[in-house]
Amino acid sequence: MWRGLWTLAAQAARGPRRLCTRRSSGALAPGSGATIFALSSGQGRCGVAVIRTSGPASSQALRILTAPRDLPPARHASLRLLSDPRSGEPLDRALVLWFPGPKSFTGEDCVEFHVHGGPAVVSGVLQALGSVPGLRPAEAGEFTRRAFAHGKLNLTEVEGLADLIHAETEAQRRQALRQLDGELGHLCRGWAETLTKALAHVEAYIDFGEDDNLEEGVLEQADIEVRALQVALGAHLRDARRGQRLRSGAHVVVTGPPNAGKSSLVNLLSRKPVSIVSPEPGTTRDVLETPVDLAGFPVLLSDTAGLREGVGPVEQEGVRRARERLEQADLILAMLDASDLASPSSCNFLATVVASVGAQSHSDSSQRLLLVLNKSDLLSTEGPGPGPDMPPHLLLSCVTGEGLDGLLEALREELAAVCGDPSTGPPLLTRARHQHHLQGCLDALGHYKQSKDLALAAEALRVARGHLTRLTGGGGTEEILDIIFRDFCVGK
Ligand SMILES: Nc1nc2c(ncn2[C@@H]2O[C@H](COP(=O)(O)OP(=O)(O)OP(=O)(O)O)[C@@H](O)[C@H]2O)c(=O)[nH]1
Ligand SMILES: [K+]
Ligand SMILES: [Mg+2]
Repeated sequence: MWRGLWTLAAQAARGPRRLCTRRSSGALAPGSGATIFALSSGQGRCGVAVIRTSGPASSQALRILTAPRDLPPARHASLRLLSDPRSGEPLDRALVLWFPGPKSFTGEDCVEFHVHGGPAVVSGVLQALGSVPGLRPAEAGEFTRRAFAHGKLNLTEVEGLADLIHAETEAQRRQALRQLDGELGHLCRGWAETLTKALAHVEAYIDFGEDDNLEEGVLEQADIEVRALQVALGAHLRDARRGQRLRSGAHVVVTGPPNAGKSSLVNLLSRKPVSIVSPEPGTTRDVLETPVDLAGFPVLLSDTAGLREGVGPVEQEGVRRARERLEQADLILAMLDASDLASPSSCNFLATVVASVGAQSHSDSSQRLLLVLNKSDLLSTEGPGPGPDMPPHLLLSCVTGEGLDGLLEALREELAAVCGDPSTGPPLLTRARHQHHLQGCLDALGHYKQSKDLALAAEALRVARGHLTRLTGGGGTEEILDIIFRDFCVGK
């Protein structure tokens, strides 16, 4: 009997209502029959530059530029003299690689020219390629778009590749590489298969419900599968903002009373003089934001005005902006002058900002806070230091640098919690688009549970599965593809 049901499952997977991973024909850019070429390595003087082509005229281009030589063996680097086909003038002695499709990055016939990286060589080879009939310069992202169109990459892998190219920190690179390796796509395909199976069970019941041949408990089986999927989706969605923070940077805000040394710390962490430091309290007024790589994580670090009441209107506006920015922080660096802990401004700061963030810090979605007591170099001479009822803290001196290593280690731990550690755990959702489709899937599963009518329940499962397939690119609309491929540079 189960064999019968599996045939049905297979039918449901193949059937006309399937929302499958078929590539939309719109995935190819207009005029995709053309052969494209571009410089694929970075612009400017370099040791070696890579120029590549993709499309049916690639072999012709290679023959023309290396005339009278034949095509080199596939996927082997060969040394060839490149000449301009119009004048016969030698351009460079280069390594050439011939990748006949479909075993190439784009799935089409491709050629790579590894030439010496001088600007004159590069422009000479590009001009020579432009003179070959059927060749035209590539648009931004066109190579990757062709790879997608030929099923070499799915949409989440394309996004991973874009992120890998733009990755500036180690953690970003790790996350992008995992996505390029297809982990998120793999997960979604597994979930989509689960839904296909559940759908087959429900449809079998609709078609053969009265039939004694049908195994008992078919609907219960579908319910169990849906429930498990709801749990998995919920867990991923709870994690959702972390992957996005890792992609675009976590917000770290330095706050504290005037003169605690906030600007000194911002300059120390960013290794450049972002903010003015002076002994005068109330120096910083505007929010000063700087992107930094903290312990491998991308961070937008904000310096803010010292928090105090009853000063002039300009500083009060600064304090208002500081509080506003504080609300957006993923991680708060709360700073006090260790030699001035008994002052009203220190006590007030501890009682308000530190206590209130500390109180909510047990829930998952809340802000995180690190309390830093600065100017530890003054402790022996000027103050008694932190008493026993001081909340957990780190000692630091921005002047001597003492305690900086400990602070960086604490920051690494906090940022791993804020952004998610890309080397472990399930693949993170890196874009709002991912979150949108997973939420859509979860909502549809909610409708499945609620519907009394089996036909509506089956439809809800189809909607849920549709969200998962759109996440990896099946039936992707042209606009979404345009947005994603726009992120690429020419030559990728
Ligand atoms: N001894 C000592 N002085 C420090 C340390 N860190 C900062 N200072 C001094 O403290 C004073 C205030 O430093 P800032 O970095 O301007 O402090 P701030 O918190 O940004 O001040 P406002 O912007 O005015 O709120 C300056 O004179 C710094 O040189 C430290 O670790 N030890
Ligand atoms: K100051
Ligand atoms: Mg300052």
